Amino acid sequence: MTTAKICGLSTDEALDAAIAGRASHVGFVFFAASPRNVTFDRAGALAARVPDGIGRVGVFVDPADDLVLQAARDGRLDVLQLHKTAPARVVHLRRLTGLETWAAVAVKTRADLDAARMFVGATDRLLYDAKTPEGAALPGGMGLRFDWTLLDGFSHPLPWALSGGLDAANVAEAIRRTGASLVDVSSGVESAPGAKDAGRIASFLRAVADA
Ligand SMILES: O=C(O)c1ccccc1N[C@@H]1O[C@H](COP(=O)(O)O)[C@@H](O)[C@H]1O
Repeated sequence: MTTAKICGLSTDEALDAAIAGRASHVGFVFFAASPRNVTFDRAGALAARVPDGIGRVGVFVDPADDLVLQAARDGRLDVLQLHKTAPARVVHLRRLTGLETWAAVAVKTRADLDAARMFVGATDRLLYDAKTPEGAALPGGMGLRFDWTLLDGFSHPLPWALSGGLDAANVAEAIRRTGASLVDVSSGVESAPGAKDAGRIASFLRAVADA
């Protein structure tokens, strides 16, 4: 069975849709340049609505220790999702917080997958995400997908999840094609950047459950 993370939540309505649709994880973004960025207070209010059994994931881009510590405390995080973060920093943040870590691997070509091996011993899970263009404001959350056939025959060195450009229309094919046991979506369940749509969240989670 494949489980799903709904990322970039900032409203009670969207969070409740993710919970009602049985998401395994919900994600809160702590990155100022993102339209999904949440304050510590907002993260705390959202975290208080999340029932036991659903993982709270904080999304960061090569973050400072202070940011991670306060987000982890106020957002009651279970997992740190780390983009553009070197393996040694991932190890450090895992030790600092005692939390599970997911290291993002930005993929455009098969050679990009080599980076996955650098995280062995450093992280608990890899998150394969589409590489965003050079100079883009965000390293993720842009609705871009990578060529899933790049994962064909790849020997995954760690547990992993798939993200990048997923939506209700393509997620069943993504799961069938890659064998992902965990999928992650942000833009694909929005009506505009940062504006989550409860109906799209419900459709996405139904598509994952039916896959
Ligand atoms: O969503 C963001 O704004 C974001 C900001 C900084 C780093 C990662 C971000 N999102 C992550 O990107 C992937 C894919 O998103 P999408 O479905 O293609 O929009 C996902 O893991 C988000 O957690």
